[in-house]
Amino acid sequence: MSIETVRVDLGTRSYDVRIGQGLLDRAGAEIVALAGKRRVAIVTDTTVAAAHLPRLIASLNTAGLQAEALALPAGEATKSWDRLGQAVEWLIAQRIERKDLVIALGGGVIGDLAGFASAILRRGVRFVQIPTTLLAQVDSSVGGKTGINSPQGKNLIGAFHQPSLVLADIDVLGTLAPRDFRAGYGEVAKYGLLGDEGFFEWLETAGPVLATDPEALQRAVRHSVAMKAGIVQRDETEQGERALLNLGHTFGHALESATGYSDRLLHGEGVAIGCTLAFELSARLGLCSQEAPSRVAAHFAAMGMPARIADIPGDLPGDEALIALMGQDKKVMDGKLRFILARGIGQSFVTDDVDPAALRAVLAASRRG
Ligand SMILES: NC(=O)c1ccc[n+]([C@@H]2O[C@H](COP(=O)([O-])OP(=O)(O)OC[C@H]3O[C@@H](n4cnc5c(N)ncnc54)[C@H](O)[C@@H]3O)[C@@H](O)[C@H]2O)c1
Ligand SMILES: O=C(O)C(=O)C[C@@H](O)[C@H](O)[C@H](O)COP(=O)(O)O
Ligand SMILES: [Zn+2]
Repeated sequence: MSIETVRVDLGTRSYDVRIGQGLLDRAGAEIVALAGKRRVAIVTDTTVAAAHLPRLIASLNTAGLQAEALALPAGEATKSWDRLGQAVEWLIAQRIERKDLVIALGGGVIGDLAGFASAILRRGVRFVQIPTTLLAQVDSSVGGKTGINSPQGKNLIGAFHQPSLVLADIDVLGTLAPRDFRAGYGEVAKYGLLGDEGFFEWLETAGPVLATDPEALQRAVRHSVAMKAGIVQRDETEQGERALLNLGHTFGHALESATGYSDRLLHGEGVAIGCTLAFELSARLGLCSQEAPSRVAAHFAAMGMPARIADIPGDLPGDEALIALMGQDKKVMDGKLRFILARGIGQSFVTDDVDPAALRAVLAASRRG
């Protein structure tokens, strides 16, 4: 299979997303044109470093680039002020200058944190995303949302800062834990649910074989990236259409905060539960048929993913506390919650016209399982 390129066309901030096999070993050759003879600093996590960092450094060295690396602890808790401070101070200690290059090698946690560090270091240095999870390849490495979490809510501290290049090597997904692969799948399915019923239909068959079929996997990554690139090109800073990429996230982010950004609930799992809730709310409000949420929940269950609040292990705060957490969502306007709802699979839209009683009813039903 050949390497494919999706261009994200944003004027002076345009960049390529390169997708295919063997890209990690080609990284030096892909990056050298951007880097020139400038310095390269890699931010990664300890799990990814053990599996893939030596090959990246070897590839950079072969292209004549010297690289230093910082490996942070793996996991969502790393998207914190403390780890951001550690990364920025390390980059300063490395004397990374404005024209140098930061490489984010890892999943969405590392991409979001290293991207934010790059946005604020010397008021902005360039960075390259080398996403190593399915979630990061289909979603977080593209579009320039960077940031960290606050105890009050997900991604509440951050900046838009577009990468200069994205290298998505689908081979590196082979070392992912099955649960992390499945969590990333939550974002893949989201694309079909928000805007492409044909893609969702294809996933209903192809989803279960993605992890073992490189051709299907590359197609899923390419299609997801192309959908995201299109939306980001039309609405880079989420003034309108980009909010559709938030399908399921008003619920999912509140559940992630409620579970302490821990491995009780991974981001992509929260998205799967949140997408199911968004369709259940849509059906309850009479916007779509009851078949739609049933089909969404059945697909996530077939993928071995959680689809209900009841699937989250351990205790959760009550509905009023969850709704209060949703009140910190960045889509809130004039104090009013806004949701991405749907008129059917692939037909999503943004609304603040949601009956609170309907919201409480779907939360209660999802808790019952
Ligand atoms: N910026 C955006 O647009 C955007 C979009 C979606 C999600 N996100 C963010 O992304 C984060 C979730 O990202 P994630 O699911 O990639 O989580 P993650 O970065 O924590 O990675 C999941 C786990 O997989 C491990 N891992 C990564 N690559 C591996 C590999 N190739 N082999 C073996 N292990 C590997 C990591 O060490 C980690 O333990 C959340 O914080 C979410 O908010 C951001
Ligand atoms: O790129 C976007 O826009 C998204 O909403 C993609 C989401 O999958 C991602 O989780 C994003 O970080 C959520 O954005 P937020 O603005 O709600 O924090
Ligand atoms: Zn997401």
